Amino acid sequence: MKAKLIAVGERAPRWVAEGFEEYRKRLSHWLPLELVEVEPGVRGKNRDVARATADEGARVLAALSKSPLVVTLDGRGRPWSSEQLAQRLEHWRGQGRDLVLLIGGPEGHADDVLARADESWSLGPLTLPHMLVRLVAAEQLYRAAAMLANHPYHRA
Ligand SMILES: C[S@@+](CC[C@H](N)C(=O)[O-])C[C@H]1O[C@@H](n2cnc3c(N)ncnc32)[C@H](O)[C@@H]1O
Repeated sequence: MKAKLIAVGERAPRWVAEGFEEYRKRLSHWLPLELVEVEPGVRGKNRDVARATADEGARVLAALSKSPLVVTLDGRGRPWSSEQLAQRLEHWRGQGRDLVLLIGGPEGHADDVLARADESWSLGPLTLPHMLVRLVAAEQLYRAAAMLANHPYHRA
């Protein structure tokens, strides 16, 4: 199984890019993870925020490979523990489909994206900045993959 993280938001600061790259590399022999950044919708004076979110959603859906398993990152999703995430990862691997994780824009995910999602993953009830979300998600995927490989990275 391959995984893709599609994130609304471009030009990650260096500390995010380096941190993400660190976990992407560590994950690579267990779960190849590709990052795809999607241009945010235009906001500002005389701009409709709903329209901007819908534009983001259209770009996200256009970036999906064929028939992947789609998981949104969303504060209203399921707050899996790291052990539960490892179980989900094992389950997703058994589906024989590629995995796509989605990070939304400033107002969250577009309705069309929510309608396409198979599952929704919450990192907890706090609203996190989207750049931090990609970093934490990559670390937690690495932790989950390490658990499944009986690697000693995770100590409960
Ligand atoms: C700044 S947040 C958007 C907040 C927006 N008001 C909402 O209700 O979703 C940008 C993106 O970061 C992700 N995100 C933020 N906090 C999260 C959390 N606690 N768990 C999972 N994803 C989160 C989501 O993908 C969200 O669409």
